[in-house]
This record gives sequence, C-alpha cells and structure tokens, in this order.
Amino acid sequence: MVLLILLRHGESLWNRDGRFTGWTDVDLSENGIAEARHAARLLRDGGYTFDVAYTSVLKRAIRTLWIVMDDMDRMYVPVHRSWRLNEKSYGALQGLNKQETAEEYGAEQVHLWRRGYDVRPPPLLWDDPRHPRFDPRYAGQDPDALPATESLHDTLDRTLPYWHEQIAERLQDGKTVLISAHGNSLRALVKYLDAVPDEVIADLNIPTGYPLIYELDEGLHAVRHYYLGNPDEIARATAAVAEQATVPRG
Ligand SMILES: O=C(O)[C@H](O)COP(=O)(O)O
Repeated sequence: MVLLILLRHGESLWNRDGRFTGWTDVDLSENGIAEARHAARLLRDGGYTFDVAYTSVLKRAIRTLWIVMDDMDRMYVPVHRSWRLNEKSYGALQGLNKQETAEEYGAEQVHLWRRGYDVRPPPLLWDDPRHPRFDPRYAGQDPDALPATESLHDTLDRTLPYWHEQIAERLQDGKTVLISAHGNSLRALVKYLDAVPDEVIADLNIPTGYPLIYELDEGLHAVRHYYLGNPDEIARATAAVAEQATVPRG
C-alpha cells in the first residue's frame, strides 16, 4: 500500500475576495497561512510523513508546502515544481469577482465555466499582458502550448503526463508523495484516480487546507481516500467552495 497526500493550498487573497484566480500568482491570506499550519498539524497528529513533494509554480501552493514542511520539520525533503500542477487557467475571467460575474452572466453560465468538464472560460487574448507567454517563469515553454484558458479536461490532459512521468514512479518506489496544488488541478487528479465520470466531477469540490489521503495499491489504483480533519468543518468548507458563485436571493 502506498500513500499519496493531496493538499489544496490555504486560502489565498483572491479566494478571500471571491475572485477568479487561475494562473494569477496570488499569495496566501492570513487565514490561508493558518490553514496551512492547521494542515501540518493534522498530518503530524495523524502520524503522516512524506518523502518527496510536488507543487505548482504558483506561490499559494508553494508557500503552503513550505509551511507544512517547516511545521513538520521536513524542510530537507526534495521538492519538484511544475506548471503542469498549476490551477486551471480561468482565462479572461481571472481577476473578476465570482459573484458579480454570476450576476452579470447568470449563475448557470458561471457554473459551466467553473465546473463544466469540457467548457472553457473566455480566453485571454494573445496580446493580453496576463497571457502566460509574457511571464518569465514559463520562458522555457513553447508559447503556443501555454493555455489562454482551460476546461478541466484540458487541465487533466496537461497534468496527467507529469503524473505518469514523474509522480507515479516515486509512488511505485514506495515513497509517500505530497502534492500541494490547487482546487482544479487536484480535481483533475481525483477524477483520474477514482475514474469519476465527466458529469459527476462537476459536483466535486475540494476545500482549502485539508489533507486528502489516498491509499493506492501496487498498480497505483485508489483503494480508499479520506480527509484529515473535523468532518463537519470539512463539509462546511466544501459547500462554501461550491457556493462561491451563486447569486444572492432577494
Ligand atoms: O482559480 C480560482 O479561482 C480558484 O482557485 C478555484 O476556483 P473555482 O473553485 O471557482 O474553480
């Protein structure tokens, strides 16, 4: 049995403000820092450790990982960063308030942009300064391969090669792997691990800051998974993610 620990970063400044973030490099809020520390405590108290860590190239996931490594006294663990673990690109929606966007375009449309498996939000234009081709951290990448927007399907398609080429091998070596990443890059991995059907994945939300443990067999098939933490708090935090872009009644 091998262990995989998935961790969505703590609350970011734009999570706090209810804004679409995607590939925007936004830091943790004070609350997000506390959530990361809480995640470390949950792991420590549960007797979990990890041998190698993977994260995105976005600071909310990296900083969450740093805090967990520091609080668990595992700063020495090897860390690998890849854009393939980045959040789903929210394209031209990045920076907009989710609730205001729902008021303007309708909650149904925004739900499709957020959760439709094959639905892409409006893209960033090629010359938009927010396009990742202008960002030095992607300088080594083919600019045509960098997303101007993504569906969850697109996110899965660019995450999976990294899983197969890098992460799976470590797990097969019997290492416990921690992945500190994002709501949608983790939803994509969960879809793959649990073979969640396209229409069902829309209802799956991942809260910030709660470790999600996967037990895998030797073939890396998921045997079971569970969150660490208080189930009522996790249920509330998960529901809050789902409801981020609803239009208030009345
Ligand atoms: O990029 C974002 O806005 C969030 O990290 C994930 O948002 P979502 O829950 O609206 O997909």
